[in-house]
Amino acid sequence: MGSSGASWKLADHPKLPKGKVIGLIVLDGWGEADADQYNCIHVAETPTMDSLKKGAPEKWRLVKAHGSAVGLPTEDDMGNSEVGHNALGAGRIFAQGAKLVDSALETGKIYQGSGFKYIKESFETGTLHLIGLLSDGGVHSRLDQVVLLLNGAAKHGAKRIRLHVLTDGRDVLDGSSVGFAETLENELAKLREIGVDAQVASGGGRMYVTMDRYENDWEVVKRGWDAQVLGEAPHKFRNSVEAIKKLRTEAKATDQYLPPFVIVDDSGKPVGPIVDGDAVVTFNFRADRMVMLAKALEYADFDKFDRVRVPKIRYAGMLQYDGELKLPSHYLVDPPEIDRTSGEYLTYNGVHTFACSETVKFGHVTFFWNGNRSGYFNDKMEEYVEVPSDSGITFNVQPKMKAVEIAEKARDAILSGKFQQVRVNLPNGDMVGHTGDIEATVVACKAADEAVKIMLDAIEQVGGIYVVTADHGNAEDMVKRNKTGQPALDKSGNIQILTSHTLQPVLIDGFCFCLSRFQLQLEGPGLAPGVRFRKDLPSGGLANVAATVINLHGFEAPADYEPSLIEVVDN
Ligand SMILES: O=C(O)[C@@H](CO)OP(=O)(O)O
Ligand SMILES: [Mn+2]
Ligand SMILES: [Mn+2]
Repeated sequence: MGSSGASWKLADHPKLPKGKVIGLIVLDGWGEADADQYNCIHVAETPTMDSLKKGAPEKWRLVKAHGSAVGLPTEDDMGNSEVGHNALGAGRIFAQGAKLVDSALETGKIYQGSGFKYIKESFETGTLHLIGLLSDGGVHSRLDQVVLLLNGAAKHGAKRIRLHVLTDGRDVLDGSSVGFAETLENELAKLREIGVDAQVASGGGRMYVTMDRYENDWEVVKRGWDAQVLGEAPHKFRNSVEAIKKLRTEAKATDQYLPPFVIVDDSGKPVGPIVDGDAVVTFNFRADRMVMLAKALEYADFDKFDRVRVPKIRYAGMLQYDGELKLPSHYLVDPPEIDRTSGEYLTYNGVHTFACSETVKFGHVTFFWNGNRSGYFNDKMEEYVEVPSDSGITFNVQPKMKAVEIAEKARDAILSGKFQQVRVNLPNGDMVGHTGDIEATVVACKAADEAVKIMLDAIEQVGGIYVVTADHGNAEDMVKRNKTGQPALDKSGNIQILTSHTLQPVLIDGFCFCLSRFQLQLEGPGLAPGVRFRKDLPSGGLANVAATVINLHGFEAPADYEPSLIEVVDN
């Protein structure tokens, strides 16, 4: 019995052998869409991936990666790395942060929980600060939730509220931050009318201010700290709409990279630095890009940058972001309890695992894969390798990123004979796709394809099996489209570049489904004869992959996992 009381021993698969090396490749942001000039995967030379497609339908198929298939509130929600890798690793669909926060706000439970009670202690004499992504993208946060929380906090006694906003342009169109700021300022004005002193206090673009991840560049978090906590930034404005509009033109900055700003009063004094006695909530529900700020806000011992002043605050996350570190210790909504992931089962059943990506996606194949848990399950059986990412650049400048380095580390792990699972995330399609630079994204896709080849060659050499999949779409569609699938033009007749993940509409059986189309490919000399994708599971999703992989390791999957996508037919 394991720590959770579960029995960790998996039954032998009746037909599939153990001990094969499985190369498990997640192409980040690599969806399947119709071919045109905005489909960078189609435009790029991708001979390796093209050759895999020839295995359809027995060895290549599409799986869903968005909406309810990955635990998101609606079928209009695009997939993302967190929910995608959670589903891939955990083999079950968990209601994700977005959905849990929706329901806590709807039922009012959020205000009864210990997290809210904790911050409420500061409402009488202190200020409530809300920090997070100003967006309706639904990947890290949602503006409608922020508005509900703002009003709910005011109703429950918050008298002075300050917002520290991070502009998006990555999950939503670039430039949309102005509209979100207008909506927010209207809400704050309404609160002021009823006597609540509510204002935006600071801001900046998410990729330049605060929302770094996996400790790639602490300067990003420091810029945010200076504006949010110290009230210091190079740009000063009277309100957020003016700030964003001005900075977008003057600094030629995009929403993602807006420089930090603070809002000041008539006398030029910042309206909302964070001081002793205040309460702080980071309102993003998604973990990866809030963990670093959470550490800066919560840890007494902290040496990543000079915080200058460390206010004594009551801090809560929207969720607890790291279950292993218990960070932050206070939170408003319980996170999904993602337990008994495939990685943990495999260690109990003798499967040695190697996982690798570069810094910007390293936590995806480890932390997200293992159910938002940092560290190893068993350090004698697992090795996680992080290839350092470039920092301080937008990835269209280096679209090849570290794909080759990741693939070479994986190749060496495959050839070493030490591991039965070698798992990577290749970030190119996603990270370069988010820049909106079509030419660079084409180069990125080619680089990812070359990296896949390096791994597949190694798998061939050891007689192993490969499983190639993705976590959501991005690079396959780089333009906003109208309902008929044509590029949607803006008021000046220009196309609108899509920097976000995607959601492809297709028609099935006369019903209109919104479906992110994904490929899943398995092959390799070690694949037992007769293994093929089942035909009776046409609507499989990412959560079906874990059971599939467990089967390929020679075991039956746990009974409550989403069913395996494969069957073994007698030849
Ligand atoms: O960069 C990120 O934080 C998200 C988009 O908001 O992308 P991904 O889910 O692929 O990590
Ligand atoms: Mn991703
Ligand atoms: Mn992405």
